[in-house]
Amino acid sequence: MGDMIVNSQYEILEEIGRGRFGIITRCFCSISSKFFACKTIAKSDLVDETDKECLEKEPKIMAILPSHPNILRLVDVLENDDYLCLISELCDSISLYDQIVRRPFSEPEAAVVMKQLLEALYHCHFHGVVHRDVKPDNVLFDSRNNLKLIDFGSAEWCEKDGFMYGVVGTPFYVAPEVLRGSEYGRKVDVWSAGVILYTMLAGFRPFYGESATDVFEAVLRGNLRFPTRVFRSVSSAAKDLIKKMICRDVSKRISAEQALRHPWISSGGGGVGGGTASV
Ligand SMILES: Nc1ncnc2c1ncn2[C@@H]1O[C@H](COP(=O)(O)OP(=O)(O)OP(=O)(O)O)[C@@H](O)[C@H]1O
Repeated sequence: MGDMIVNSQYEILEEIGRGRFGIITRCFCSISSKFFACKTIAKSDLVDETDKECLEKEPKIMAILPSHPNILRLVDVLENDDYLCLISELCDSISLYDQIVRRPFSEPEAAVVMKQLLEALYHCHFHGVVHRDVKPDNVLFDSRNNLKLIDFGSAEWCEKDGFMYGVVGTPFYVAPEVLRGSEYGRKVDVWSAGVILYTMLAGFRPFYGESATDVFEAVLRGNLRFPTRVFRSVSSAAKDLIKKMICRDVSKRISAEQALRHPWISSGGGGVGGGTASV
């Protein structure tokens, strides 16, 4: 496994996760005396061309994208004929996915998360990177509770106002323009972040269905509802931001930068109840 290639600088410790491409372990760096995460990928497992491409792209994008406190930092890449090891910052707090499963968030709690996620997305978009798979499973936290966006395996370069093609993403969080097979741009990440915001506050997702096809149909209909039972106690400012992020019309959907300036975010998810906020 990883210890076959991780040099004496890194001591491989226990397993902390499993991905499509490999096992994630905690590791200890003797030079810095710090703990990191190590993703070990057996090259023999990569038979599929798309998988290979996906895997090669992630470290490339991470290397070119300037570092940001809310984006998982790749610290080292080690490789031999058989294995590839990606050493990154360690996120040993409970993931956003597990937090949502536990209980819905209060508005101030959700705002703390959403602000950091939007900061990460604004940084990516500013530097011409679209993540394309923003979902709670890809949002982790370090021991100081700083949010870290992970998994740039589906990310793509996109010029300002440029467009891209290709169906990628995860059914519940994917933007309708991706499913329609039309050209799309950086605002696909804002849609996905909006779905995360809705899910954090409600405890369930805005678009769902029995099968992937049912979910896709629900996303394409894009009929956003705020059931009174749950949303009665949610401020109109929060709902306003959700509506502006989960907006089917891409030209009317706000950007990550505009979302960061939304009153619900700037007030920390409180104190702006009532009225319709504008950006
Ligand atoms: N830096 C990290 N610190 C702590 N845990 C991590 C870290 N990176 C990944 N993990 C854990 O390992 C799991 C899989 O990681 P990751 O999503 O990067 O793998 P992947 O091979 O891209 O798989 P997939 O495409 O299925 O998401 C994560 O859901 C998380 O629980």
